[in-house]
Amino acid sequence: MDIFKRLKPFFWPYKKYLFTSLAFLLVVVAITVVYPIVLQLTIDEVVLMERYSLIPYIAGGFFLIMIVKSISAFIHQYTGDLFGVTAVYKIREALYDKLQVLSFKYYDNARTGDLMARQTTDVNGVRNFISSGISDLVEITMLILFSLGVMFYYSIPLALITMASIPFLAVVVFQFDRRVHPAFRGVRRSFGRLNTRVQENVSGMDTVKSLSKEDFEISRFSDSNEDYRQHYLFTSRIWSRYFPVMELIGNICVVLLLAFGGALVANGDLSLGALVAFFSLVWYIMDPLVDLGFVINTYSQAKASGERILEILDAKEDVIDQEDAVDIPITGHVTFRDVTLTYTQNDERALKQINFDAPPGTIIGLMGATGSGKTSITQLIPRFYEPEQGEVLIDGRPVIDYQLRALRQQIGFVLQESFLFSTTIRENIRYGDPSISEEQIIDAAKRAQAHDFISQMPNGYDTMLGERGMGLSGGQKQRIAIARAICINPAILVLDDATSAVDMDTEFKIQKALKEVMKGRTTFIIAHRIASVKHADAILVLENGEIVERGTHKTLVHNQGPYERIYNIQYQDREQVLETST
Ligand SMILES: Nc1ncnc2c1ncn2[C@@H]1O[C@H](COP(=O)(O)OP(=O)(O)OP(=O)(O)O)[C@@H](O)[C@H]1O
Repeated sequence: MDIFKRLKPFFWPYKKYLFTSLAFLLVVVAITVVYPIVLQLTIDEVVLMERYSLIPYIAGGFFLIMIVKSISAFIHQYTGDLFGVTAVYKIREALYDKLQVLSFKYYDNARTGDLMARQTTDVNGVRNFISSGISDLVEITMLILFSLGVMFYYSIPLALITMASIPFLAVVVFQFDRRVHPAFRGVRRSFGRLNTRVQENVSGMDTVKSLSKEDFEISRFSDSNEDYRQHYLFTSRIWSRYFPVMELIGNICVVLLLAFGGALVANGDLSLGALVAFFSLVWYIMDPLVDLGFVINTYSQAKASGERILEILDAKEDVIDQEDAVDIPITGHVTFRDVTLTYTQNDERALKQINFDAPPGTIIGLMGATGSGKTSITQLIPRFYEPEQGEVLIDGRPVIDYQLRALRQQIGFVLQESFLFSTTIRENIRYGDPSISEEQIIDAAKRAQAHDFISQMPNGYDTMLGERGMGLSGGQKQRIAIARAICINPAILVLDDATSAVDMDTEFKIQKALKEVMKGRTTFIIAHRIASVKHADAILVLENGEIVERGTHKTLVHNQGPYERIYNIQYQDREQVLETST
């Protein structure tokens, strides 16, 4: 129950629904047990005594009781569901909130499909148990106790025979639980993997298709699907092995009752009505005990799901606000002092002894081979990751002194593949600050060189985009991302390979847009092309996480270092092309 104790804060505030549900359940159970008593009275006092005139009264009374039972069952069911649904609403919300604050480090190792399975199927698993499992458990206990009470009232020996079978059933049920719980954990994990497969396939569909890997993907999915099927079949096999044993024990008990109870009736020690009532009552004990298997099943699923939910809720938040963190505007003065960064313990350092100073409004170009650490530098500024050693300062204060939200709201990112949400272009542009006016949105789009193509679309700013900004070209997506960055009016701007995926003409347009955007902001331009960083105030050239060269284009181009080498490889012809187009 430890898992449910941990989840208690989510459902306990709604205990009034649970208690209302249980109170009405009590009425339902009490009336259920009254049924065999009515049967006994009808046989013994009416049929055997031939007092048939009482039948309409008994029937009328029975009808009224059943109406009360139906109403109680309705209230019990409804409030039980209300309890479960409200509780999981809170759990789902807490999970989502947590996913928003977990660091990049967490997401580096997380799989989207699996996270989605936890947020949906696992949350439902918990709901099943707290909606109906708890009351089923109470119902089972009450039915058994009430029924045993009535049984003992009718005949102590027969009641003892019934009780004798309970330990056998209990052992089977216990064994069942021990096996079924790990099996359900396996089912949940397998479902998470299946989800991941589907999600990755849909997200990476262009890669799949361009490499003609459809068959490979189908076979990979089949493997995961088969794995899920096998896991489920395994739990079914457990079920099918234990369920008949439980039934058998119940039936043996009935046979014994028939033999022994029949003898008692024949000897006149028990009324016929009481024996008939016994046959109903015995199933009020056996059925709930077998149902206990179902409840344990729901409980096991919920426990496995609860574990997976708690794994997220308990995940460490690596990057959080300090207690006295400040929320102040920044001018964009960025300083790195002896910064080193290691992503995972056993990895080589991604950054080594990085030192630089970028006064407000300057443009810093970051060059270097892939994997040399350019992106890593920019990810330390908004605290996406924390340095292992050294300090990152903004306006002379360590970045950890700032409130994360305040800090990140003042840093704009335009990435190589900026993510666009499946909503309108307008919503995408104002995503960072929904309060901005229509004029500001259009102004941002104009400055990002996006207004013209947006206006030419039939629905203009109301055009709906597909999940990944489908229906737009790479350059168009990029310009919307730039407009989005402009809207938050950041003091620091990071352009990470922002123009690498577009043709020369679009690159020219984007460069023009960016020039406009960079004014008055400290800008970090990560680029492989010298054209993109040529006008920077300082260019840092990285190799294996170290700055190996720094200076302006003018100085570096004759420095006989890596920059000059890159220049020689790519720039001489290009410069002429670009110059003729400006
Ligand atoms: N999230 C991460 N987890 C582990 N290692 C990482 C992570 N991000 C980057 N690295 C590693 O850190 C090193 C620097 O990567 P980084 O992305 O900063 O390089 P880059 O110069 O920006 O490369 P590119 O030009 O290809 O974008 C690489 O060796 C990379 O494998």
